[in-house]
Amino acid sequence: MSAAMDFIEQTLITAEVVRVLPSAIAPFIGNLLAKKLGAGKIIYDALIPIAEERLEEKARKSLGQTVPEHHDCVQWVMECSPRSKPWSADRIVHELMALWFGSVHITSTTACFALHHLCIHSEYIEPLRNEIESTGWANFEKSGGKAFPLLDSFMKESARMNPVESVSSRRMALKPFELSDGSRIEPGEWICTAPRGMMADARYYADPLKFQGFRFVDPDLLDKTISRTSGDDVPQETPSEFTDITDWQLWGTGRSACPGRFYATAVMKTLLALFITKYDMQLEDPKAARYFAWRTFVYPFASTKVVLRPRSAA
Ligand code: HEM
Repeated sequence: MSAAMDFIEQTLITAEVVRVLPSAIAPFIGNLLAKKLGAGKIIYDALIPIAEERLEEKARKSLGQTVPEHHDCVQWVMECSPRSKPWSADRIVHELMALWFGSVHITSTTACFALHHLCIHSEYIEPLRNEIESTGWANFEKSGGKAFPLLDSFMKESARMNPVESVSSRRMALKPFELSDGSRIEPGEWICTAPRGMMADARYYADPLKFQGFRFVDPDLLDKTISRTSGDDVPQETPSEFTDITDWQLWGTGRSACPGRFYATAVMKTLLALFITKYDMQLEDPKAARYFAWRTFVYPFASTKVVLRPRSAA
């Protein structure tokens, strides 16, 4: 497990080094660095026998033999490989590692910012606790992670104020392409969107620099659920959910938009709801800088401490 955690940070460091190197030496240095840092190799060595065993089972199944059934991500990745040219064990493991990296770093950092916002805007804790405790975990599970609309909105507002990535929807034109405003993109040119700027734009969000945790909640539900004491006086005209892709760029665009967003949302809700219901929390030093920007990333400092006190001890 520690290799799995280290792999995330090591991949980020390696990627950032490789990005600033000339392309002639980048692959060489990248491989050297990855070998030296080592976490990737530990994961690879642990997963490769499993992937090889699964391929063997697949071959035996095609001969009519009975093989064990697996319901896990190794099997899922294997079954997603193209039928005409199935992936080797090596490719399956690399896909798994890419998925692990892509799913962990941004989900954990997005959840971390939401935790900071819970400490800074503690007036939201009570209505969120009421929502979670009156809904209950069984109903949350039954809803497939969709329940807790107040928490959903709080997470969305947190990610709007502190998106981990400043740009999104990176695309390279394969043929000449014209945007709706007439701008032309030539083959080989890259474009992207700018969520961080868009999320702070008054054309899209009323009073955009103000944190309003319940900004995205249906106003009718808000009226019924809590009295408006938290200062959420300018909700969006159209309520929306954290997983929506039509009103913001957090998850990217169109067919390539993040397929993991429903899972990420359910994980974040579970994690935050546990913190909210089990602890009283505060930032150890509310005035200290909480995050830093590096190129397009905005990351929380690992050194920012959140003090948690079990609720029963309060
Ligand atoms: C808060 C958490 C997350 C955020 C903000 C996020 C955001 C994104 C963004 C912006 C993209 C690029 C979309 C585009 O180019 O249009 C993407 C792609 C992707 N994400 Fe996520 N993601 C998150 C969590 C996850 C999780 C948990 C998983 C898997 C369990 C996942 C799997 C993927 C995959 C496989 C792609 C590539 C899709 C493709 O190229 O077709 N993501 N994500």
